[in-house]
Formats: sequence, structure tokens, C-alpha cells
Amino acid sequence: MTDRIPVAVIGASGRMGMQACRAVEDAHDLDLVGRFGAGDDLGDLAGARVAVELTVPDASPANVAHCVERGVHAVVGTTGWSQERLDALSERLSGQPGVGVLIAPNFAIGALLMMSFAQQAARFYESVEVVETHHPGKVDAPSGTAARTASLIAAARREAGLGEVPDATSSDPDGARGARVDGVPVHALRMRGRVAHQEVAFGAVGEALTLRHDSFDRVSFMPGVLSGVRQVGDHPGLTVGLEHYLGL
Ligand SMILES: NC(=O)C1=CN([C@@H]2O[C@H](COP(=O)(O)OP(=O)(O)OC[C@H]3O[C@@H](n4cnc5c(N)ncnc54)[C@H](O)[C@@H]3O)[C@@H](O)[C@H]2O)C=CC1
Ligand SMILES: O=C(O)C1=N[C@H](C(=O)O)C[C@H](O)C1
Repeated sequence: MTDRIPVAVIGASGRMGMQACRAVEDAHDLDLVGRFGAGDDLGDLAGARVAVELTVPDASPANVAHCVERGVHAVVGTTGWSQERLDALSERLSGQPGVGVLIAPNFAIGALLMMSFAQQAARFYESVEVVETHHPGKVDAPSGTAARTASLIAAARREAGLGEVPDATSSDPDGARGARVDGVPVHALRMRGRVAHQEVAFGAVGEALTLRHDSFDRVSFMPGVLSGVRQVGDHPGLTVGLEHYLGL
């Protein structure tokens, strides 16, 4: 008989939380034992071994800390985790050996591949910019995916000895050139009718490379959520990025 994993979803009434509850309920090896929303007492997380955390950036660190303190593994899709918050979580995990937390800026396989391809391409191109588009209900900008993509690109550029992206702009009073994440220009669009989309545009003399990923439906995130739930217990400590579980 297989050992079924008892799972709780935090943020269960949200766009992602509802989808995650359905995916867990439909999985042959998982049991949905708890659904938690804003204002609920997480208590012992209804006896869950793994919690899926899909809330808002301001609530996520406390929810994850609650899980870790009770020895419950956490699969976290909530974005907006700063390096400072990640460091505090690592510190907390060092006092709970055996507990695993996965922070996954994006669960979609295509988005993970896009980030990996962007990392590979980065050293060959002088110019690069990231453009993400999301539904207008998203509270954080840039997206976690865009921020991570930019950081990965920046690290690859540094390693290759590339300097700043070329840009002669000397007047931009309204911020038309977007944000900079680790020196990489990032632009965020919010549009009714969209879900989650990203382009990474590379340029070199006489050529361009464009990488694009589209999530048209939140079902695209569910195989990744389920992989995370099944594997987090085998990965104690903090892991940032589902690619580390998938060998990408
Ligand atoms: N990693 C990934 O692949 C993906 C990550 N996300 C991220 O997941 C998060 C949730 O996204 P959506 O579902 O679209 O947002 P949403 O706004 O639809 O849902 C968030 C839910 O969290 C609840 N909530 C707020 N504070 C809470 C608290 N303290 N405890 C428990 N529940 C609380 C809200 O009431 C709401 O139901 C966002 O950070 C988003 O960026 C979204 C899609 C994919
Ligand atoms: O809020 C969303 O919808 C999404 N959030 C994640 C992010 O910020 O990157 C993942 C995906 O883009 C959908």
C-alpha cells in the first residue's frame, strides 16, 4: 500500500489555492486534509505532512514559519520573497533539521525551461530585457518569475565578464525604461484577459533572440505543485526553484 501524503492548502480560496485543492484531491497518492484562508488559525495544519502556501507576499513568511515550527514541510508558490526573508527562513530551518521548504517562483515546466534557456543565452548577448504580463489582480510587480529570470541572467553576465546593458537614455522622468533588477531592465504589464506570460528579449549586433512562455490557464502550474508536494520531504532545508527537484 502506498503511503498517502496528507496535504493542507493555505490560501485555499484564492485563484491558485482553489486550483491546488482540486489537483491534490484528484491525485491518487495525496489526501487534502485542510483548507486555510485569511484569518484562520493554522493550528497543527489539520495533521498535514506538507502545506502548499499560496497567499500574498506580506502573509507568506509567517505562514511558512508556522509550518516549519511544527515540522510540516512547505511548498511555497507565493512570490515577493526578498533575500532578507529567505535568509531568515534558512536560519529558522537550521533549527528544524529534516524539514524541507521549497520556494518556487514558477511551477510551470515551460517557465522553468525559459529561465534555464535565458541563463544559457545570457553570456552571448550584449542587450537583454525582460517583459512580463499578468492578470490585473496580481498585487506584486515585477513578478517573481521576472525577478528570478533577471537575477539568473545577471549572474551569467557577471560570470562572462559582460558589463551593463547598452543604453544611452539620459532623460526618463516618468520611468518609461522600466525597473532594473540586478541591472537587467524589467517591464511589467497588467492586462484583463491574461494569466501569466513572459518574454526575454536578447539583442546582439545584427540579430535577436526572443524566448517566450505563456501560461493560459492555472492548470499549467499544477504538475509542478504536485511534484513539489511529493518531493519536498526528501529535500530538507531551503530550496529556491523547482528546477532543483527536476534536474534542470
Ligand atoms: N509559483 C507559481 O507558479 C505561481 C505563484 N503565484 C503566486 O501565488 C500567490 C497567490 O496568487 P493568487 O492565487 O493569484 O492570489 P489570490 O489573491 O487569488 O489568492 C490569495 C489568497 O490568499 C488568502 N490570504 C491572504 N492572507 C492570508 C493569510 N494570512 N493566510 C491564509 N490565506 C491568506 C487570500 O484571502 C486569498 O484567498 C501570489 O503570490 C502569486 O504571485 C501565482 C501563480 C503561479
Ligand atoms: O500572480 C500570478 O499569477 C503569478 N505569479 C508568479 C510570479 O509572480 O512569477 C508565477 C506566475 O507568473 C503567475
